[in-house]
Amino acid sequence: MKQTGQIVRSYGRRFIVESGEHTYDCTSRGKRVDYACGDRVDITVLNDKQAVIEAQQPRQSLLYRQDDWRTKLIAANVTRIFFVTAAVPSPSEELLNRCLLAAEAADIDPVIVVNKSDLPETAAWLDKLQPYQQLGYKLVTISAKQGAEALLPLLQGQTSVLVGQSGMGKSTITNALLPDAAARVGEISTALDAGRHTTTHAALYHLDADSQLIDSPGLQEFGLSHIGATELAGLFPEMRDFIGHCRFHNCTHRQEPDCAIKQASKDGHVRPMRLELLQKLTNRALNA
Ligand SMILES: Nc1nc2c(ncn2[C@@H]2O[C@H](COP(=O)(O)OP(=O)(O)OP(=O)(O)O)[C@@H](O)[C@H]2O)c(=O)[nH]1
Ligand SMILES: [Zn+2]
Repeated sequence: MKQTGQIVRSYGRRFIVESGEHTYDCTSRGKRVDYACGDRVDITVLNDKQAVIEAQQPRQSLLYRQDDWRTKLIAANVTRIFFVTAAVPSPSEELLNRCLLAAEAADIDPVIVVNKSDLPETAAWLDKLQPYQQLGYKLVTISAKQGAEALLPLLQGQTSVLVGQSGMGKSTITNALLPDAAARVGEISTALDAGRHTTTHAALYHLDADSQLIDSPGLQEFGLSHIGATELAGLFPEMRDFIGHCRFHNCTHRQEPDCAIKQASKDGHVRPMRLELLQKLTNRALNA
């Protein structure tokens, strides 16, 4: 029997697909693995519990990361990315930047969530994040241990994904928003990870009839090899006004003279660390 459904868990090769009132444990036709949590798929139902994924329906969006060796799909069809960060354990500002660039490239609205506001270290981290608010990025401060209601207005009507380094509180946020569903995550991950308390797979939950939330495994790095050198500068909002004003139309904003982006940085419109990140990424993209 052919049906359509949505992938609500992705274990790499095995997928859980929700279709109407049913959930099926699925493998894919031809061992295809390039499906992501959130994908809408056509399935053939084998029995009460099992089905085979035949094909994927067109995606509204795809968030992924890519390094020299592999591509990692994070989530499909999301409309909002929540980058979860906290002052403890040591947050990476570069990872935040890379995630914002990936969000811009995928045309998905990003939100920075500063969790663990109860910790005294948070104030200094918030100061460091102020420039991102000045760039226009939404920032919400919460203490997930006490609750995550402050996120609700931003989650409403969206398909959202939580991403971030391990230990920043993604699962705690999911628990706070969905106490019932979270108990289930615990069960599954205990069985698969022999009791480790870390998220190993993406999981989609229903917040209400039109809001969905995807929790994803912690990230250490965020490869952006899929973004071309010429596309990069346009993903930095503060650089957009200067694009097209360099002396060379194919300027890489590194060694070239009369570079409008480097000049903008000298004039204080672009922070040095953002220019350095652009140069580092462009360098990689050109040598790939
Ligand atoms: N002080 C404080 N600790 C928190 C808060 N939220 C989460 N934590 C703690 O931070 C640790 C990590 O939280 P998790 O929710 O497991 O983090 P995660 O981002 O899901 O981590 P991974 O599953 O490894 O990706 C746990 O010990 C939580 O109790 C908070 O608001 N305040
Ligand atoms: Zn330039």
